[in-house]
Amino acid sequence: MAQYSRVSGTVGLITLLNPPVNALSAAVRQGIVDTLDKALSDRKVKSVVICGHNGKFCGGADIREFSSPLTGPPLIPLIQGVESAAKPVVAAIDGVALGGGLELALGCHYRIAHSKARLGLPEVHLGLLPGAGGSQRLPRLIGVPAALDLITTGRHVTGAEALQLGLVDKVTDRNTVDEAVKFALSVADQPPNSRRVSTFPCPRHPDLDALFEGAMQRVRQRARGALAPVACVQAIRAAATLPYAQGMERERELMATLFTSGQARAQQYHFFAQRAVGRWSMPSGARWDTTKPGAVHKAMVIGLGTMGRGISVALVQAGVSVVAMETNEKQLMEAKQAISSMLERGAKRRGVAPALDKIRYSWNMEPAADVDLVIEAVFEDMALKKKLFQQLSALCKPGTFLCSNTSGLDVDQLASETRHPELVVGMHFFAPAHVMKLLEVVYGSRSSPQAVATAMELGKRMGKVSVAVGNCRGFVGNRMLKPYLEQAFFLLEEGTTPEFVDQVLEEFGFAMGVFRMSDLSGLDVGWRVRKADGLLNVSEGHSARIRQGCRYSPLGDLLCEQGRFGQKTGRGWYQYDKPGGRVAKPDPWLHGFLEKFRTQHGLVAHRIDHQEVLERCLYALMNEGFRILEDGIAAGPEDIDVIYVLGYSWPPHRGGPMFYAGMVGLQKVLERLEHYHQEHPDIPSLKPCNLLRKLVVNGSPPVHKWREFLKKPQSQL
Ligand SMILES: CCCCCCCC(=O)CC(=O)SCCNC(=O)CCNC(=O)[C@H](O)C(C)(C)COP(=O)(O)OP(=O)(O)OC[C@H]1O[C@@H](n2cnc3c(N)ncnc32)[C@H](O)[C@@H]1OP(=O)(O)O
Ligand SMILES: NC(=O)C1=CN([C@@H]2O[C@H](COP(=O)(O)OP(=O)(O)OC[C@H]3O[C@@H](n4cnc5c(N)ncnc54)[C@H](O)[C@@H]3O)[C@@H](O)[C@H]2O)C=CC1
Repeated sequence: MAQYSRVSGTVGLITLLNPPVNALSAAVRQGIVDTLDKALSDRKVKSVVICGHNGKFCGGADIREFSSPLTGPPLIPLIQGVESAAKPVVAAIDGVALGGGLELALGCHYRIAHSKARLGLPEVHLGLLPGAGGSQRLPRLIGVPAALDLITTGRHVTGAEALQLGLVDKVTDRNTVDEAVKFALSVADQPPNSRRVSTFPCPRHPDLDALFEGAMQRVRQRARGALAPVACVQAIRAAATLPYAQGMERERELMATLFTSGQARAQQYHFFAQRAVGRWSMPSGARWDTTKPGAVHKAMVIGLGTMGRGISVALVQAGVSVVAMETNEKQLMEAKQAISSMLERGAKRRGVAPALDKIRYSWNMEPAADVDLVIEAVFEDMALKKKLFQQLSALCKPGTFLCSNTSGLDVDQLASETRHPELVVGMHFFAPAHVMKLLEVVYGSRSSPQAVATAMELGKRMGKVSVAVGNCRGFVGNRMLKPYLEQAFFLLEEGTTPEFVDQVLEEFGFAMGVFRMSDLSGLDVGWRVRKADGLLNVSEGHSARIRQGCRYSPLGDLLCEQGRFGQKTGRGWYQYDKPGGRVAKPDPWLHGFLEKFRTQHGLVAHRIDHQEVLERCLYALMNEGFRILEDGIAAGPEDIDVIYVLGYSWPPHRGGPMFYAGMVGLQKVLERLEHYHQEHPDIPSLKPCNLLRKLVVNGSPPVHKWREFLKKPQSQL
């Protein structure tokens, strides 16, 4: 709804009221229509201010209403009504003005923003475009290049940046509504005719064709296969080339296509899934809303390699004092330099001073005695990590939380080395740790709810989406990755090439196919893990393609034996112009090697098509996801989907692997898995899991109902 009052004698004040973000629900839209009517018909009122309750202007359309038929006044004529009002209307922008909220502000004749307010048109992240005139008004107000940037990236700008862009008329550090009321008094006598953005000509640009061609190329590269960014560019092009009314018609057509697309549904599901994972629970019944996190003022990071550096930066940027520790002298010096420059770059981007005084460096473990939380990021070596946890347990003050950044080792084994296993949890970051938004918080069988709450909260402070998961080999993300990678290797053995597999996966929407990704992260990483798992030993008299009783592909190991570790050595599944080179080129050597391998093992290459690559890689991954749900390692499909979109570049417009399984149809996924498992009975990961069967038997319920079919989450250990 919206509240109305008259302030300062002649200003009609409309306050949007729909906590927590004053989203434009049917009731709010009706409230705006009614209160505007009141203000315009009140002869004492000379000008109008629109603001939001509780310091938040408006978070946009109410996304929850998108799945039901429209009720209440539609937004486009509502904004048109504001713009055509005969009295000046001022938007007082506090907190957020996003999506439909900013479109409403664009319909006002003046915009006053707090310098720290966040403004943006993030519809592209929901699979939509700014469909209430935003794609037509914004370019007219701030020019085509800036509008392309804001609308296709969906990024938020601060009030201060909005002023520079010409998006707002004035910025204040004081009470925004008071300032807006003063402003409204000052413009009360000025007719708003010349302030209607829809009547502005779109600023000219010397080479529109090149501008739009470049924009189209960028959005296609950034989000392969996503419809919304392309439609955003097309809508802005309409603003730049057509009269307003025709541009609005084009915006409407494009929006109608997007609105009913599966992609929009997937991205809106992803939006709510990101929020749902914050409401975590543990097998014991402990929950997010009944557990108080411990305070973390000071933390220690141990091991300053790739991960430790990023984690230190993320902590400092979250306002935590950090002691960064490393035993290797050269590494410590390099880390110090790298961390300082990351902090400086980050501070420059955010327009603040770098908090270099928040971090100090150490050779030894002694500072551990005085911190609230430790995160270790030393080599992935169980013996080394165990020793470290023993030392920490002896050194730290009572109550210090001990966290491991292990990518898959048993958190309970680490906890059992300490005197207080309840204080131990996994905090699994993703590289680069100061950039990637995902954090898996791994609870072991003895982790206390407070330890989990502390890690979850700390993740949030660092700007991450934290997902609580149970303890098993590889947790959620890496556990699902294993069958996916395995299928890709098997497909090579059976007749295809790395280029073809990658092409199929990239067309699906992954930023990188599985082989380019392996080359980037280094083939030796998986090799070391397989070695530690005893997978490199071939049993006497057995085929090299069977290990531990299952089908195994030794292809990755054979490449590593040749020193082909990927990009860093200039050779891997592809060839690069030099070690560290970035451009992957098909390698004739590798094709010859694959042929030799097949001959040696009596394999006859057959034609593998697009469908087989996609189904075998993705369905094997999804099948493992169902197993994870069945085992209670993830609480629900949303947890898995958030992990895959934010940590493994699963295309957001496909929702995540579990959502995608629902889109494809569970019956179909089951049938195809059965088919491939019949063809390859020696690959256990292709055997459809019981939960998938159970869901199909129960009529393939939609993804939000799957939890009803899950056992209460249980620790496996
Ligand atoms: C042919 C049809 C034509 C139709 C034309 C209409 C076109 C449009 O008008 C298009 C649109 O506006 S689409 C919506 C655009 N707005 C957004 O994307 C903003 C989404 N919200 C945010 O970014 C953050 O919540 C925000 C930055 C605002 C706040 O972040 P916080 O971290 O402070 O809080 P959250 O935990 O994210 O949110 C708090 C609770 O509010 C819920 N919520 C947020 N924005 C919402 C929104 N726009 N609609 C509905 N619910 C929303 C959010 O889910 C959370 O609720 P709980 O999960 O229950 O706690
Ligand atoms: N690299 C990645 O993408 C990811 C790695 N991880 C995990 O993070 C951990 C670290 O991985 P990276 O940073 O990639 O390794 P890294 O090899 O880049 O760095 C490890 C660092 O630990 C230091 N170190 C070893 N023993 C130490 C000790 N006793 N005390 C202090 N420092 C010690 C080493 O000198 C080295 O600088 C591993 O457990 C890994 O599995 C987790 C997520 C992603």
